[in-house]
Amino acid sequence: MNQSIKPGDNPDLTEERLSGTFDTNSMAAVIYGSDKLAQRRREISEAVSRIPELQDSKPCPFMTREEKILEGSRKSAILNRLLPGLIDLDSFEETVFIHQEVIGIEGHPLALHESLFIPPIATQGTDEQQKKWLGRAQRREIIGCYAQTELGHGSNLRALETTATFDISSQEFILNSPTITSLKWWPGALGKSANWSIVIANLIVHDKNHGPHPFMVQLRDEKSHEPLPGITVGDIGPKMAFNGADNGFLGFENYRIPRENMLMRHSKVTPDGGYIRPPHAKIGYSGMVRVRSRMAAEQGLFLAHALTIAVRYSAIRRQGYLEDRSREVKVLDYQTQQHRLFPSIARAYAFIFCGFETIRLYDQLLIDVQNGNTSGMADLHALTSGLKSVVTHQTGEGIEQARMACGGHGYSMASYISEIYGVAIGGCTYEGENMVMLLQLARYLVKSIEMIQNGKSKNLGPMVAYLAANESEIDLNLGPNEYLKVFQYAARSQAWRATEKFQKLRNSGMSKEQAWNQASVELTRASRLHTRLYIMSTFINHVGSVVDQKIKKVLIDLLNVHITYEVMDIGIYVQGLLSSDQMDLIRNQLYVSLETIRPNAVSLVDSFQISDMQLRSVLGRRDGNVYENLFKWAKSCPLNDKDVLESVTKYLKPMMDKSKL
Ligand SMILES: CCCCC/C=C\C/C=C\C/C=C\CCC(=O)SCCNC(=O)CCNC(=O)[C@H](O)C(C)(C)COP(=O)(O)OP(=O)(O)OC[C@H]1O[C@@H](n2cnc3c(N)ncnc32)[C@H](O)[C@@H]1OP(=O)(O)O
Ligand SMILES: Cc1cc2nc3c(=O)[nH]c(=O)nc-3n(C[C@H](O)[C@H](O)[C@H](O)COP(=O)(O)OP(=O)(O)OC[C@H]3O[C@@H](n4cnc5c(N)ncnc54)[C@H](O)[C@@H]3O)c2cc1C
Repeated sequence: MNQSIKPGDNPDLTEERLSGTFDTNSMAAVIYGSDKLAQRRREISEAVSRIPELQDSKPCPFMTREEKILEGSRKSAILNRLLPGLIDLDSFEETVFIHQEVIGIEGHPLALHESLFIPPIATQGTDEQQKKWLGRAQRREIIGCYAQTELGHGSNLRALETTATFDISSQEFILNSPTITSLKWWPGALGKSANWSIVIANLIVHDKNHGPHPFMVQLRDEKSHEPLPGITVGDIGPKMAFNGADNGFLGFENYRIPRENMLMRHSKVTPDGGYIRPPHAKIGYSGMVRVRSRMAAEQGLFLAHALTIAVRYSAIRRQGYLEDRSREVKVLDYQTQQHRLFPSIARAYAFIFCGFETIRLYDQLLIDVQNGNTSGMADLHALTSGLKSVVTHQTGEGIEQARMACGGHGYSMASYISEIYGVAIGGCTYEGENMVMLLQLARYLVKSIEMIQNGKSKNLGPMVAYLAANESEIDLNLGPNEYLKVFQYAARSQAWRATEKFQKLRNSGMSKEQAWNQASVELTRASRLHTRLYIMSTFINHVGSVVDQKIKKVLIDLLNVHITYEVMDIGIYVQGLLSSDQMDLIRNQLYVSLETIRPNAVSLVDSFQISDMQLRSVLGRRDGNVYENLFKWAKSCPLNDKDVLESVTKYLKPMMDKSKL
């Protein structure tokens, strides 16, 4: 049964919920990985809803930027006091969840503290460094951020300009921002809130540059919160979204920190100026891999937010007629609306399933690396680079479709979809610009193909083994595994096409860099197809492992939407494999699968169990009572506090009076 049904709900939504064929709590358990985790989310939402001081003081769209930051800080401080009674403090998931529930998605002063400040200390700090800072950070005696990107440099880490020069005589590093382009630019919470930061700077010892390394740097006085001498710091101004966060700039002028402030678990500088290399050259990048490994699930949930709004609204919005001329139909009954929304529901599920898988892979890698085994780093770097790029891009597309699916009201901030969109698409840029990350994966694919060309196919990892296969015919009787083969064909032929283009250019005498650039559009296409194949195969495996038969049935229906939509979407890459009859068959299977999933559409989005507080959308309310609440929302807009505004008395009225003469 659908657990969202309550008395007083919009009857159209109740009708949808009654038509669902499965238990939404059981589905939530599959989405979040276990009954216990799903249950914890419900318990935390429930507990938060009973605490008046944690409620929004007014709707976010009516707040100025300063009010958003104030509200985020107010709630962060209250939460810090209440957290021990509300969540398991050791659980990163519960910590992130409660902040999102209480403060929302627009950012807050501690948004980066948990995800980018604490993890590098915990994984790259020595035992003594952890003892010194981890407890303080966890208790939030200090607030931190992660300062890597500079005004002139983001994607290309090797070009960072900030320097940390070791001074043997004082046993200190001297930090400097030598140029305007070397100012740190973008770090979340840096602008006004953080008093400490992980700073990525070029390590210079005895005039030798050892490249970017992480340093623990105090920025502001712990009593007055004033910037310390030698530090220039401030907010970079309003952004497209995420304005509850104070992204900042930061400059150093001969700013000294003790030698012990370089995070030295892996690379070390000894008191006499010796440099000890890390076990893997890119180990300092592992904080980025950690965040990327979490982005698929995070983004899947952003998409889930937008779909919860659009699908619920589509079930109460009536417009136009089908057969019965006496009553307008729910817009959800239109095939175009279903085609706009249902493949995105499938993607949201697929992204979340993949996301929990990559989080698990990262956690395993972390254990391996702590035990000295870095062999899995390249694989996970390639996988998460592709995944963050494809998932953020498709999430943005899906959210925008959800907005349009809500017609005019989707454009109002009352839907909240534009904010969700603005926050989500930030992910196309942060943690590695998407094209740059696709090209990282492409390096891995090209290397894999070169292994095959050199007769070393047996050394290929399981994720790229398909590159060596030779599929040229597909059975017309298409099931999920045949669709997978179709996708493998597309990904394989594009990877070979791109690699051969690169190799041909090389053989023509072009430099490696120029040849790479000339082949790069084809290379990014190969990376996208490889990643979409991974998403599909993870989805298939995940559905295969579900035990509850009612849940499995609806997930198979959803999987059918996914595989048929995805294959239609890449039609151009499978022209050599599938006949036009086969393409027609797939197209028709897609339309059938849209109809099949239709009765479960509302229950599928209800299963994400995103509370009204977290959703912050008038259109997406659980109870479906949209119109009366839209009217209330509009009336509460500050512009309506007065009937006659100063804009009228001061300018428009005199203009009209003058025109009358
Ligand atoms: C649930 C609610 C949450 C709400 C969240 C909402 C909003 C979030 C809000 C805010 C955003 C949060 C965080 C954002 C934080 C940031 O953005 S931090 C800054 C991130 N910056 C980047 O990601 C920069 C991207 N650039 C790079 O990573 C590197 O420059 C590069 C592109 C990878 C190239 O590096 P470089 O040192 O030049 O590499 P080089 O060319 O020398 O060698 C490449 C080889 O190295 C391998 N490699 C690269 N990285 C790794 C790695 N991490 N692990 C393993 N290996 C790696 C690569 O594969 C190459 O190997 P080859 O064998 O040579 O091919
Ligand atoms: C919301 C948000 C939060 C952020 N938070 C943080 C933070 O907390 N800490 C932090 O340090 N940073 C943060 N950043 C910065 C972010 O990590 C960088 O903006 C990102 O890594 C991209 O770098 P860039 O801005 O230099 O883009 P650029 O590299 O300048 O990209 C511009 C264009 O150039 C292209 N391009 C660049 N290099 C190549 C190449 N080699 N091949 C082909 N094309 C290329 C890109 O594809 C893109 O189209 C944040 C950014 C945002 C938007």
